[in-house]
Amino acid sequence: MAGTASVERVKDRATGLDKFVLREARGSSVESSARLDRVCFPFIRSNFPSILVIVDVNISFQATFKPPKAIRGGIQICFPQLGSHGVLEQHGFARNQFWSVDESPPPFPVATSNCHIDLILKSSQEDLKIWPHSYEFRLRVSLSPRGDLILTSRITNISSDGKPFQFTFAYHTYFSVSDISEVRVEGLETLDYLDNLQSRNRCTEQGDAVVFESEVDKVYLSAPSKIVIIDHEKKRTFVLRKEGLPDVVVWNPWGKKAKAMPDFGDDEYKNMLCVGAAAIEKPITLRPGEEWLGKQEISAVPSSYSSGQLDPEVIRRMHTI
Ligand SMILES: O=P(O)(O)OC[C@H]1O[C@@H](O)[C@H](O)[C@@H](O)[C@@H]1O
Repeated sequence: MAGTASVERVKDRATGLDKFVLREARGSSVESSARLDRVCFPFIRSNFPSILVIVDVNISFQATFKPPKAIRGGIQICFPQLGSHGVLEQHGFARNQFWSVDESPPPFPVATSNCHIDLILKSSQEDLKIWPHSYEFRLRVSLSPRGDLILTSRITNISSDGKPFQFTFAYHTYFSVSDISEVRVEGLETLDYLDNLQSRNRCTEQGDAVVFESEVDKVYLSAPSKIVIIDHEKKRTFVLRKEGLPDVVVWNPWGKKAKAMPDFGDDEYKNMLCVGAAAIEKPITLRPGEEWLGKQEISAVPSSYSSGQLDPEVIRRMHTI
């Protein structure tokens, strides 16, 4: 049963800036919003009578919305550098920029939902001083009729100097969870990872899932295209699908680091988990005129989990998403 999709431009109360509310109607509605200030952070509210799940991303109660600090939460677009390994500021400058609406994006190479907003970021004179490469970064935020949130980034090298450039990238996604100690991430087990808490040492994950009992700051390498984040307490599973992004970042600051972060509550680490598709180990190289595409799709499905077995209904939903 298809409904009517709409995209509305409204004022965001927190910043006074424009944001876009994407609505997909199917019986009742699913909403997602995308903002223009420094970081695009979309979230979905769903009130499908039969589904009752929400893809919501966590935004700290103490987040600051004033530049130049990145907003603590949401889905941060980390470009052209992830982390502090490089000459740029932590996680690059894109998450601290104001985006514009892209009125006439070039045709999309892949089919997307008709409920979407296109944003664009171009190199500014300030950026060129610290990263001397001309680029166009197009971001499409789409909402599917079933409530999946799809972010598609297209980055083009528009330099006229004939030189290629390299970048690393991540959708640094702050998922909202009910209790971090009860969360289980599947899809990363047995993979190699770089441990940022141990000078980026390369290690191998052990166990049949990733669980959390202390600070975690890892980059999983060559991860599968689908990862699931199972929130036992809320009986909700996030399904993250990715394309063009081989790696996955996983981060939770835990108590001690949370206390040291001025824009994060002391206990907020209990209700969030960053998991995001990324390209880190092998930076992307773009020659002039070339375009790169990286996509992350998140869905929420109801879940129950017992004796190591996912509910058959969840498995069925995951296969049809
Ligand atoms: O505080 P920021 O810049 O948003 O970064 C949050 C975390 O992001 C992670 O990806 C980094 O590996 C951590 O080291 C960092 O603390």
